[in-house]
Amino acid sequence: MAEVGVLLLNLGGPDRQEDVKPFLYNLFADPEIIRIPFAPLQKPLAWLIATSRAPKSRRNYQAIGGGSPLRAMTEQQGRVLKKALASRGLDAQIYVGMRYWHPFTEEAVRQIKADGVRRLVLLPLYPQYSISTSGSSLKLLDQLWARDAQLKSIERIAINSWYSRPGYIKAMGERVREGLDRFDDPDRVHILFSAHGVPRSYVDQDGDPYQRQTEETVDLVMGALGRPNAHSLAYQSRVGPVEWLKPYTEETINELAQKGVRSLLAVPVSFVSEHIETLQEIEIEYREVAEAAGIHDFRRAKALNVSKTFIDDLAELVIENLGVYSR
Ligand SMILES: C=CC1=C(C)c2cc3[nH]c(cc4nc(cc5[nH]c(cc1n2)c(C)c5CCC(=O)O)C(CCC(=O)O)=C4C)c(C)c3C=C
Ligand SMILES: [Fe+2]
Ligand SMILES: [Fe+2]
Repeated sequence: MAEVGVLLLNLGGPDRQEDVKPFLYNLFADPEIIRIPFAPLQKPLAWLIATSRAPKSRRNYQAIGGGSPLRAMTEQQGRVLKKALASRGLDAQIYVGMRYWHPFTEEAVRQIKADGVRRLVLLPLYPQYSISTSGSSLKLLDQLWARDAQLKSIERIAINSWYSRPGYIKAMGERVREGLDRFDDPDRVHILFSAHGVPRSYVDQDGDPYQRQTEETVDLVMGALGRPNAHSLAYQSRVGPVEWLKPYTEETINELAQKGVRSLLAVPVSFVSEHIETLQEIEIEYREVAEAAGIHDFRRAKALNVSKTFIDDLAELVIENLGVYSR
């Protein structure tokens, strides 16, 4: 068994319709996702919010085949990453640890112990760091390590964010270029980067670097793209009554239509895999918004998935981090 492990961290998603409500409960029970000031109320409120959101969420998953493709895609990324590492001379075992659904992070960690891994790279599959995503997964791992003597002997190498890596930016640029070149007149297309939102208070009160890193990502991708297109950044997937990062994607689509934009390429930013936010929210909901506003040529750039440029860069990222920490 390999001495080096790489733990891919992601959010997880329901595999089937029956999983939607328990998945939502796990998500809302996490104080990094929803802050309930009085801790004993976190779980009962999580149950209430999950119960009220489940019907809408189930319909959305139904529209993309019944469940989330996130697990299958993350596992495929893991297999391709293993090969990319092997071709660079590193024999590493890849694990997938989801935060709110199977395979849970705790299950992955049990396997990591059983396999006798000595050095473990923690690699969040979120390019930009947010308290609500990478932060939550890394915090859970801290808690698991704190209470387990056997785990303490495994060297942990945590990667917080990797949005500014030239390989990732190049891979994003390739996806944008592929998307643009499907239009009749690529240079006249407006590029709308759509990032997952977070509540505004995460940034203003808690110092979440997510917004800054997302803005930087867009600047870097536009710089690497070398095309003359106009572009904007907006935030999608708002949940609940509080204010989230603005502008909201839906409002931006309407404003762009009013300004005369007729061809739009939506580019998902915070996700490296297809999942409900790309397949349902962008492809179905935002397409309808665009159509209704008069943008009839609405397309979407593919998520990175197993882009060779992207996976090769992840392999380099893992190797560089192992090198830095090797003694
Ligand atoms: C309510 C708070 C939420 C915050 C904050 C949040 C941040 C956040 N999420 C992602 C990526 C993903 N989110 C996914 C699903 C999902 N997220 C929320 C809520 C918050 N996310 C909900 C309620 C759900 C369930 C789906 C739904 O009902 O809309 C997923 C999984 C998608 C899948 O295919 O199953 C991902 C991935 C990021 C990147 C982020 C902040 C930066
Ligand atoms: Fe989310
Ligand atoms: Fe959503």
